[in-house]
Amino acid sequence: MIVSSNKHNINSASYCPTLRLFRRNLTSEILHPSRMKSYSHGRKWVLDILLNRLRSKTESVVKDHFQYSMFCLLVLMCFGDKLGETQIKKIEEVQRRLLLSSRRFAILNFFPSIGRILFRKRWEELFQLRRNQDDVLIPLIKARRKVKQERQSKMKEGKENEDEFVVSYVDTLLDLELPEEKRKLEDKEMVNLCSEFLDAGTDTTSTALEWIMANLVKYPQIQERRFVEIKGVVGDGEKEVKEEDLNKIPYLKAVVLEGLRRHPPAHFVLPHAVIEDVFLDGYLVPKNATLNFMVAEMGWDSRVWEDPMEFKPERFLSGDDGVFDINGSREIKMMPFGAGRRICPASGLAILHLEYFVANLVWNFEWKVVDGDEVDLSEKHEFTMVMKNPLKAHLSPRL
Ligand code: HEM
Repeated sequence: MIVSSNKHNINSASYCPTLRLFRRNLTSEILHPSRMKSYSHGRKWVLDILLNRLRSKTESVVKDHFQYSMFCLLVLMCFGDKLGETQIKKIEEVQRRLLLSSRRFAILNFFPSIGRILFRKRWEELFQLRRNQDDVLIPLIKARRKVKQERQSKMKEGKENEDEFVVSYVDTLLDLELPEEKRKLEDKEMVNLCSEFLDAGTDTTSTALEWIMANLVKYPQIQERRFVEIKGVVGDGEKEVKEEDLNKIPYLKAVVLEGLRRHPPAHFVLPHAVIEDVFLDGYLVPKNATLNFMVAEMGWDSRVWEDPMEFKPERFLSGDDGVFDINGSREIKMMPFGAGRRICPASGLAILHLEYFVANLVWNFEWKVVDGDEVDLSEKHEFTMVMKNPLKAHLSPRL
């Protein structure tokens, strides 16, 4: 079946005709494995922020801490600097207000001309939110442009060491040239792309992290097995499970995959369109029909998965060659990141983040259910499928 571009959406950059160029830029310049390594220092910085927040209370609702940490990490990758809390909160506020209103603004996609009159107030509200966003993000883009110019002149003088510089997402956007129009991106266009980057990566990853930790609280024996496995790899007294250690902990990867199967943050992918008539099982799927996939149900299919509603990470330890095909290149048994050419471009980054944070959270704390409470795995639909009753845990430092 030929499934193509995502449907147009007023809040996304996907209506841009040069989307493909943007996607290639993202995957080859920022999400390429060699580049991802250069953000290790950022991950450690964010881990310290998260651990400090968790240390300050023994019993904690962790959702906000997870969300904030994932946001800090993406802000760093996007704008290249370790910004202070006040500035990060400002960015978070403008982003969240737009994100939370996105459903109310969806109607503006329809009847654009008459809608300008019918929904005048709503349009004004949207423009105001976009102006607020520009006011916060454009200065950061401008600052990055200045850093780039200064670096270029230093390099000309032979004073700058190329190896020490960590490229941010904005740096790559400053270099892009639109092939058709033969021009660089305007600041507002870069705001769109940065916004997509921040929104697409924050709640998805923090929601997955919360679901995984919830299962580790609910099933202490799984948590203990993880801890013992990490102990066999990380030296005594070592505070951090380092990125290079993650591959030596197979049960860790299995827990993350099981979390994504049982609780995919997105129960559907972005709406796609069929670009030509297709017959499927005798049914006609007409050209331009909107198409989606029931991501969660695929991972819960009892014809494919034994005891699908149980949390059993071991099922991922017995793969043919030990590597589960999460991107569905050989077969599709689950697709938390989508599949095919519009698959989430950051699946590798997301899995790295999940493994790194889950490992370090278990290494640093014993996570227990709060007395008189129980872990409730009911779901609620927000931007992602979140825990209806957010995870609250009792944390005892292990080190
Ligand atoms: C556990 C974490 C994540 C999950 C479950 C997830 C899942 C998804 C899904 C289901 C899609 C739609 C695919 C489709 O329409 O076929 C998507 C798209 C996307 N994701 Fe992710 N994602 C995650 C993390 C991230 C991160 C960390 C980033 C960025 C740094 C990111 C950036 C994107 C972008 C830019 C798109 C749109 C791609 C396009 O339109 O071509 N995602 N993601």
